[in-house]
Amino acid sequence: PESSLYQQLGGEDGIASITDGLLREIEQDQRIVHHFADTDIERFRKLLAEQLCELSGGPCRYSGGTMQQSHTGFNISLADYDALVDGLIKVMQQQKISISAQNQLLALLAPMYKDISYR
Ligand code: HEM
Repeated sequence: PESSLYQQLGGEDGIASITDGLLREIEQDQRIVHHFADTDIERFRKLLAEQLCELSGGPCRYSGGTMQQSHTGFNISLADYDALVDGLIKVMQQQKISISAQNQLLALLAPMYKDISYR
């Protein structure tokens, strides 16, 4: 049988690596790093990993705030979103995630844009 998206992303370890890689990308991205100036990065890392795990069908439950609540006050634009997705794709490429799995994850994230943007 076809393996779940969670498995295709490398399970718990794979998702931890994707999350850490994305945090490194954000850190180096002058387009968006300013949004995270006051963020508790350890908390963000934990919650993002939980969310990616649950979203991809893994055995986790996301314990953070709603996407609307969590992004209020940041006035996030489509360009900001695209910048973050650029970083995510780069990291998934580096970790040899299949294109099909990359696209499945991006398709699950895309509908969240309306909740995070311009809050
Ligand atoms: C689909 C894309 C995104 C997902 C799945 C996502 C997910 C998350 C999660 C799980 C949290 C933690 C929530 C909590 O603290 O309870 C968070 C916080 C945050 N996100 Fe996003 N996010 C996305 C896009 C973005 C974008 C594009 C930006 C800006 C470039 C952004 C900026 C932030 C910031 C600054 C915080 C921390 C807020 C704080 O310090 O309290 N996010 N996000």
